[in-house]
Parts: sequence; structure tokens; C-alpha cells
Amino acid sequence: MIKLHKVSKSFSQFQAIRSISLTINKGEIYGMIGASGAGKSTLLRLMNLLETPDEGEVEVNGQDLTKLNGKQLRQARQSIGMIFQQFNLVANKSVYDNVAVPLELAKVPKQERRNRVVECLQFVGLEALSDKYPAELSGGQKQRVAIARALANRPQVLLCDEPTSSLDPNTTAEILGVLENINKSLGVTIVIVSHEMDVIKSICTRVTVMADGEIYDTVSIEPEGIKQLSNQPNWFTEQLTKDGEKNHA
Ligand SMILES: Nc1ncnc2c1ncn2[C@@H]1O[C@H](COP(=O)(O)OP(=O)(O)OP(=O)(O)O)[C@@H](O)[C@H]1O
Repeated sequence: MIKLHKVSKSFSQFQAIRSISLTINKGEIYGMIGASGAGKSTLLRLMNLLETPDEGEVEVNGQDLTKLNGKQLRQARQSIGMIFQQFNLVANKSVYDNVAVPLELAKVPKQERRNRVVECLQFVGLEALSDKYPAELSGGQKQRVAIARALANRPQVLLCDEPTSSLDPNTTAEILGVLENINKSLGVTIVIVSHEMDVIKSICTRVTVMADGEIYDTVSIEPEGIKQLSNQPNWFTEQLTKDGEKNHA
């Protein structure tokens, strides 16, 4: 599904990615973890050519993206969705219109566009918020809109750059549930970059550990499942007090 072959990327004199080769199989939930600056986000952005490699090949769905012209690359990117830590929604567009953007760019006819926007908003459970604007939404709702937008062109791959790093633990669990559902019910291959070990361990089946622009190791794991945390106020108090011992201020 995704094959990188000896891919390198430098920013000025600094080599951020050093001749990396890796293969991500269709249907995997694949994690990438490592210290800040290890090169995780850059490697992810190389997978849809948001960063252009200096050397090497980037193959997605059997196409070497580095060999495509502008129009072909735009076409190929329709099957590669992406979400970000800061959601990247368009502030002056409604939820509905944000999800419609990629469909307009892909010149999907109006009626089909309507159907797809509604279908994607239903999938993430936000159809009731179609007319709201990003500023009126919680972080978790914004990320759901971003996910709906990423799904609009029915991608085969979803690239996730720190998708839960701006969210609280409960909302993180909700978003991980949405990603897992996308993988299981739509068969979308998912790549997640995160510095949060719990996030990676919860749903990934294979994980690459990165260090200094290189792959340190790649391991197969049994996903632990998504930890559901309570959001009841007494749960927070219990976590703050040892063995239920109350020490109220
Ligand atoms: N556009 C850029 N221009 C210059 N340097 C960059 C650019 N993008 C990334 N870098 C540098 O490349 C290195 C890898 O960055 P990258 O964001 O990929 O790391 P990361 O592992 O995702 O870290 P973090 O978790 O902190 O985002 C860092 O040293 C970063 O400063």
C-alpha cells in the first residue's frame, strides 16, 4: 500500500530523514513514535508528498508519487486523506462547507457532493452540527470534522499527524474509536504519528520507532484496546487522592 525506498529529506544543511525504507500493508493501523525532532512528521508528510524527497521513491497504491506531474499528483492525493494536531479547518466556513471543500476541488457533481458530505458527517456523528462554525466546536468535534473532510473523497489511506495531542484523555479515546472504526468498517489503512505511547499501544498493530531521522526499530504489537476513562468529577478526585484517601483542601 505504502512503500518508501531510500527516502531522504534535508532542510538547508540539516538532514531530517536519512535514507529510510519501509512498507505499510493494506488495512494496517501503523504507528510511528520517537522523541521530538526524530523526523516522524516529516516522514508522514513525505507519504503524500507534502514534503518532496531529495532522494528515493514514495509508492502509494502502486504509483510512485515522485514521478507524477501536478495534475496526476492531485488525483493521487484524493486517495490519501490527512488529519493534523491543530485540525486545520477553514474558520469562515461552516462544518458542512469544510467537508465539501475536497469534493469541490475534485469537481464532484453537486448532488453527489451533498450525499457524500451528509454521509461523512453521519459517520463521525456530527450531522446535527452541519451549520456550526469551527469556533463554536470543542476540540474533539473539530477533529471529527477534519476526519469527515479527510474521508470525503473515500481515501484508501488516512495519515494522522498527532491526531489526539491537543485533546483531553476522554476525547482522545473517542477519536481513537473513530479511527479504529474507519479502519475496521471502511478498510482504510491508517498511519498515526504520535509521541503518546498510550495512543500508539491502543490501536496500532505495527510500530516504527524513529531516532535522528532513521528507523531505530519496527515492532509488531497486539493492540491493547482503547482505555475508556470516566469523565465524572468523582473519578478526577479519586485519581488525585491516594487509595481513595480524601485530603480535601
Ligand atoms: N520545514 C522545515 N524547515 C526546517 N526544518 C524543519 C522543517 N520541518 C522539520 N524540520 C526539522 O526536521 C527535524 C524533524 O522534524 P519533525 O517535525 O519531522 O520531527 P518529529 O519527530 O515529528 O518531532 P515533533 O514530535 O516535535 O513534531 C526537526 O529538527 C525539525 O526542526
